[in-house]
Amino acid sequence: MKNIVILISGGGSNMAAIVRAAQQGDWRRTLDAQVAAVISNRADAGGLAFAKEHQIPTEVVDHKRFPTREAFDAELAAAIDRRQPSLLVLAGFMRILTPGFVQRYEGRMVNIHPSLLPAFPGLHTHRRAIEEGCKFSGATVHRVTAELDHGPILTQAAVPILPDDTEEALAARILTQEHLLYPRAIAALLPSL
Ligand SMILES: Nc1nc2c(c(=O)[nH]1)N[C@@H](CN(C=O)c1ccc(C(=O)N[C@@H](CCC(=O)O)C(=O)O)cc1)CN2
Ligand SMILES: NCC(=O)N[C@@H]1O[C@H](COP(=O)([O-])[O-])[C@@H](O)[C@H]1O
Repeated sequence: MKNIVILISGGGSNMAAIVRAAQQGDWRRTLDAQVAAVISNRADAGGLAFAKEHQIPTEVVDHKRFPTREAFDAELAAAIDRRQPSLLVLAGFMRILTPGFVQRYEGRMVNIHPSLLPAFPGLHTHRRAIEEGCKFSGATVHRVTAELDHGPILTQAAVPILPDDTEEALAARILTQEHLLYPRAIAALLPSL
């Protein structure tokens, strides 16, 4: 059985889309895979309640409890490795991971980013796309490397930016596409792991 561990920091809507796809698509039977745990760096992450309601083991590794990124990443890796993951999925996970952590999971760690990379790495992507007058933005699923939001791209979904679009309206439209894109990308990746 291939164990998928999902890292979240907030509402976890992408995690929820993956859990729903895994359950509705019977991934245990069809892909020999399961969501083994949801781990958050924040105790107040709304996604933790969803995971518990769907019988997914959860754990919190609070980054504020650690003096350095390295110390946090070491504790996070220990929590992850207890689940023996085949795939590590970042889903709204809002911490920059150290090179040592990235190397540990290289080739089996993916992220979804709310822009059409390489455009707009980092934060506040929707605001930046609107401010720069872009006609499109979207979402990218990519492998995670030490350089932030620069890993090899697995798939993307483009979303038009409308006249007078607001950051909130664009974010909502892109999030809808993320919820379709991410489970499909993970399902396509699993047989190769
Ligand atoms: N080494 C890597 N770490 C992470 C990657 C990556 O590609 N390489 N992807 C990000 C996800 N991400 C955008 O998709 C992202 C997450 C967080 C940040 C950031 O600036 N975080 C701040 C804290 C922000 C907060 O707590 O609200 C920080 O870590 O100091 C930028 C981009 C996940 N990690
Ligand atoms: N840099 C990472 C990042 O910005 N991720 C973004 O956080 C939003 C909330 O995700 P969630 O509802 O799955 O928690 C999503 O748009 C996701 O792409």
